[in-house]
Amino acid sequence: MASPPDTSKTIKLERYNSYIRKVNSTKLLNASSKLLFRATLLIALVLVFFFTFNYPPLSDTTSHHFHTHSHFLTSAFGGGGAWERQVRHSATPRRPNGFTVLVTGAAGFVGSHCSLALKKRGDGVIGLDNFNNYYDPSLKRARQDLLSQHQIFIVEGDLNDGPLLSKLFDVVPITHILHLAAQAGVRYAMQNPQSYIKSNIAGFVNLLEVSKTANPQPSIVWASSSSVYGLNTENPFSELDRTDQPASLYAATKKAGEEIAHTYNHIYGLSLTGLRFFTVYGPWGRPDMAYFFFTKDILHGKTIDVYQTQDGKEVARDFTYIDDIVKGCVGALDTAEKSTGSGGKKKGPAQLRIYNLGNTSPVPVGKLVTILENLLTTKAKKHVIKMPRNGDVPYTHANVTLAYRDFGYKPVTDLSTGLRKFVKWYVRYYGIQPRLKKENRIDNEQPDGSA
Ligand SMILES: O=C(O)[C@H]1O[C@H](OP(=O)(O)OP(=O)(O)OC[C@H]2O[C@@H](n3ccc(=O)[nH]c3=O)[C@H](O)[C@@H]2O)[C@H](O)[C@@H](O)[C@@H]1O
Repeated sequence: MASPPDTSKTIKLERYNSYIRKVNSTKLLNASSKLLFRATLLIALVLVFFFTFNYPPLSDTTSHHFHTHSHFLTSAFGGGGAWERQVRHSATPRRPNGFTVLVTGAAGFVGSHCSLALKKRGDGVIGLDNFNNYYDPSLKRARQDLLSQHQIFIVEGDLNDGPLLSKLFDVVPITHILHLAAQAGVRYAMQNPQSYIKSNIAGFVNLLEVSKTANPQPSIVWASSSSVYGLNTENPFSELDRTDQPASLYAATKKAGEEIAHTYNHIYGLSLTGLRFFTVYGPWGRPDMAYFFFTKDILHGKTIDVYQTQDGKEVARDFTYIDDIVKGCVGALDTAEKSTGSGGKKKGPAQLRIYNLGNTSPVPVGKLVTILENLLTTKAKKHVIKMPRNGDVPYTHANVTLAYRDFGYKPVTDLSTGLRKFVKWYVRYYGIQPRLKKENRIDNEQPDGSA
C-alpha cells in the first residue's frame, strides 16, 4: 500500500533548517542589530510552529513513511556525501555507452529482476522503492539484500516525493527510467482504492513532471497491464483492441497512465513506452498473486478458491515467466529513442509506444493448480466457486507480434517449466522441505532462483 510521505511537513522543516543556518551566520552581527535579530527569530519561530502543526498535510501518511522520508532528507540534503557516493557508485555504467537507469519499484518482483539483469550487462542502476507493506516487506528487504550484493543501491523513498526525485537527477545523469513502482493487484483495489490513485496516477505524474524538466530528459519505459483490455472480447488481445472498458479500478489507473503518457509525450517530448504485462510469475514473486498463495496454502493443507466464470467456464490467464518479461523490458529500453524536449519544452516529435508482453498461451487456473499439485506432490483442497465480482476478467491472451517486430520479444518458458523454477525457489527461500519429487529437489539451485 503506497502512502506518500508528508511532504508539507518536511518542506517546512527544510525551510526552518535553512532559516536556522542563516540565523547562525548572523552571529557576527554587531550588538545593535542583535535586538532586531531576536525579535525576528521569535516571530519566525511562531510562524514555523504555526505552519508545522496547523497546516493540514498534503496527503496522509503513516508514521513509518514519514520517518524514513525525514531520515532521507537529513542524510541527502543535509550534506549526505556518503549517500551521494552510494548513489553514484550504483548508477555508474561499467560498459561503453552503458545506460544509467533509475528503476522505480526496484525492491519489487519485476523491478529486482530487471535491476540485476541491467547491472549484469554493465548498465548503471539506481533503485527507488518505498518498501510499503502491501505484502510482506521482509521479502522486499531480501530482494534489496540480493541487489546490494550486486552493487545496486535502492534509495528508500516515494514516487510522490518531488524533491527526492529531483535530487537523484542532480546527483547522477539518468538516461533511462524503468518505472515499475505501482500499487499492483486487481482485487485489492476494492479495499484500498486511494492507494491506486496515489501510486499509479499521482506518483506517475510526479515522476513525469520531474522527468520533463530534467536536462537531458530521460527515456521512460513503464509497466502498464494486461488488465487494460478489461471486457475486451477479441482474442488474442492486440494493442489495437479497445481498452476503454476496464473491469477494475486498478485497470482504470493503468489505462489512465497510458493516456497521461500520451499527454507528456505530446506536450513535453518525453519518449515513453508502456508495457502491458500479462500475469507475471516466477522466483522472488509477489505473495498476493494466486500461484504464490496457492503454493503456500497447498503446502499448509488450506483450501484454495478456484474461480470459474459466471457461466461455469474455466478462468484462464496468459501466465508469463519473469525471465521473458525481463528480456522484454531490456528490449524496450534498448530500442527507446531519446526524449526530444529540453528546458521543459518539446523540441520535436518523440517516441510513444505500447506493447503487450505476454506468453501467448493462456492456461486455465485449474491447470495451474494441477501443475502445482504435481510439483509439490500434495493434493490441493479445491473450492471451485464463481468468480466474485471483484474486478477479475475471465481470460487474457496476448498477441506479441509488435514486441517481436520491434525488439525480438519471444517468450520461451511454458507454465510447467516456470512454476518448477518458482517452487524450487519457494521451498529454498522459506526453508521448507516438502515431499518434492526427485527432479524438483533444490540441489544445485542458484541463489537467485534460476535453475
Ligand atoms: O496481467 C496483469 O496485468 C495483472 O496480472 C495479475 O493479475 P491477475 O491476472 O488477476 O493475477 P492473479 O491475482 O495471480 O490471478 C490469477 C488467476 O487466478 C484466479 N484466482 C485468483 C485468486 C483466487 O483466490 N482464485 C483464483 O482462481 C484469478 O481469477 C486469475 O484468473 C497481477 O496481480 C496484476 O498486478 C497484473 O497487473
